[in-house]
Amino acid sequence: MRLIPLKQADQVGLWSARYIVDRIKAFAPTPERPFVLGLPTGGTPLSTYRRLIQLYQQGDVSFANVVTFNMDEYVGLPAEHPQSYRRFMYDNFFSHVDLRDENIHLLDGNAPDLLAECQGYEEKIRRYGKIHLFMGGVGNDGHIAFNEPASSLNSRTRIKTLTEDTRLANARFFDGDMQQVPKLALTVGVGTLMDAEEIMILVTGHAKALALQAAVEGSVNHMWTISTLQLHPKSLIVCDEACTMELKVKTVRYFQELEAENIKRL
Ligand SMILES: N[C@@H]1[C@@H](O)[C@H](O)[C@@H](COP(=O)(O)O)O[C@@H]1O
Repeated sequence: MRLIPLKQADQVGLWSARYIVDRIKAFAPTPERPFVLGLPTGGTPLSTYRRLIQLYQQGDVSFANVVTFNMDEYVGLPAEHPQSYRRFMYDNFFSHVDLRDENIHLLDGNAPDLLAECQGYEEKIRRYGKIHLFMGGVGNDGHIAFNEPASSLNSRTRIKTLTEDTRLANARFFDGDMQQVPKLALTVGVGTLMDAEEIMILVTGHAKALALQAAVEGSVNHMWTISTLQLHPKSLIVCDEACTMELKVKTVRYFQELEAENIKRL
């Protein structure tokens, strides 16, 4: 695991956006061989999306040969609802770059057969071979996508019941009213995420301090599904200072020193 400890949340946005752009450019995608990018919603990735749009506008990157898969979606929220993850993605990213509509994949939380929707999503990912880079965030309780505590670490795309903690945390997007937050969601599984060639998780703010500690210093544990990253051959966490508060000083120093060495080698 690589941990990139930065000072401010906005630096996390810039660092992760540059990382994605570098990956896409190094891959040199074509229509026959697209770059497959996994994407999250939430407050944390907003600055990454803003930076990606800027880099696109400056001509640094094109998304024409990029295929996207979003990690999750609420069940039963109309697609055009301002808080549906589909709407979030179009408003904050897709509508501002040259991604092709047919290359965008989102789970449909209103599908008549939700089970078939989840199985079909896995099948679509398989048809592309794999996801090259999956970006994600983390919930305060350490959930990754919507894989709430005690999710199977081998889970695939499926329906999940959201915990009260998660609905409370997400109530801020629903006028502070937890009752408006759906109780169910469709989410890629921990296993689906682990199949990606590379995983990059963004963590910012004090509320995520315990989740970051579980991810970096804890043992692999289904109560903190983020900790599965430790089993991934290429996982990366980009974080700000506020969320490192529960880490040991020597852990943070260790990763800072490693990154200083990485920079020297560039
Ligand atoms: N399903 C999403 C997760 O993918 C996201 O990581 C988490 C944290 O969101 P935020 O970045 O707003 O803290 O929220 C939701 O639960």
